[in-house]
Amino acid sequence: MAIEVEKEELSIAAAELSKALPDVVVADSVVPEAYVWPKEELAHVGHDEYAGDDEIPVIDLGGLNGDLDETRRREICDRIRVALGSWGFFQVVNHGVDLALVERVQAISKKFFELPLETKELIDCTFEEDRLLGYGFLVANKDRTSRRSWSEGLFMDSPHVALYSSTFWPEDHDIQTEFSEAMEEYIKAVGEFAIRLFRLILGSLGVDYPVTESERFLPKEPALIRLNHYPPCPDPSLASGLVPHYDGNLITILHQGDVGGLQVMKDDQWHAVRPHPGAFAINGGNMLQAISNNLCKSALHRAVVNKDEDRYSLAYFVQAPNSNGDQVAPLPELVDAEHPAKYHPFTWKEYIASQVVNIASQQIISHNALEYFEVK
Ligand SMILES: O=C(O)CCC(=O)C(=O)O
Ligand SMILES: [Fe+2]
Repeated sequence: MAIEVEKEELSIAAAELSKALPDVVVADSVVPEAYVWPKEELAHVGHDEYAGDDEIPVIDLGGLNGDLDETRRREICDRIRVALGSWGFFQVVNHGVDLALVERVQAISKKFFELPLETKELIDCTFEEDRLLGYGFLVANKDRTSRRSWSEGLFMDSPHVALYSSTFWPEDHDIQTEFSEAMEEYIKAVGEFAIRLFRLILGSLGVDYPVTESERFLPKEPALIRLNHYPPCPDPSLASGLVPHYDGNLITILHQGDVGGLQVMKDDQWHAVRPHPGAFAINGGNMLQAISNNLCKSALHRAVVNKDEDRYSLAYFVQAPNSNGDQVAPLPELVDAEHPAKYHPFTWKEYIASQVVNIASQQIISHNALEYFEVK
């Protein structure tokens, strides 16, 4: 299926993604009109209103790097299968990524967001090839007004780290190095963790490929990361940190620090994800839903803001799987007469094109671009 995107549509989409935060920064005790969302769209659940008895599972991966015995591995895979099938989300602790490194990245991310707006805007958010890169804000909603998100973010991948650090801190070589080294190390460490995690997810689906085979599935292009900052908001019930959305990619590995704000839709209700020290929140994106033939759910999620504290999160997006040459399709092991393929094979490029059409027509909220590729 080919979806063509006009150049003009791309540039509209990119324009919609910039120029928002000045109002947030100057806001004192009021939420400016552009950030006020209708109550019925927000279904307010406070950033720390955790359900207690019905929360996304926290899975301990301790031992995963060493000699994890087969019984324990099976237990972990079983929990992952249930979590991805029902929530589309789980948290992991003892994941093996050095927590001191996570702290370093959080600290340098904070330093970046403290820079003056005009410095951050030196690298404005734009499409490069088929990915968004740079500093900006997501402006999107379904009825074509220009309501904005109460957040700012920096999209980046490994090939751009050096350029970004020298642009943001042209005079200060120490901070340049601090930024570049922390980002490169983080991208590498989380990338290695992503491979281990992906093998567990495949195992949870009963698809156990040898190591080299399962790595074959992982994307060829570099992972994308997004640093997010949500400033305190005078009235969180009126604003939206990040609009409800589905992640398009394969798996997202999110560090949400110790201030809550991530919320996940399950059974038509928003559930606040409780921060656990050192944990990553993992969610399957649309590509995982497609290759798992809907066994893993790509869940609608959002970020809410709070009145008192700045919140910083780090999202690491494992991009498209390379499941069948360049095509994404349900894994053959998961398709039979009783379980027919739910998706036509498609390429990542086609998927991105369909998503861009959504962004250009401001249809992000609650709309899943994967629908274009469903077998009807
Ligand atoms: O900051 C968060 O908690 C959510 C971030 C997120 O969903 C994203 O960047 O796609
Ligand atoms: Fe997301």
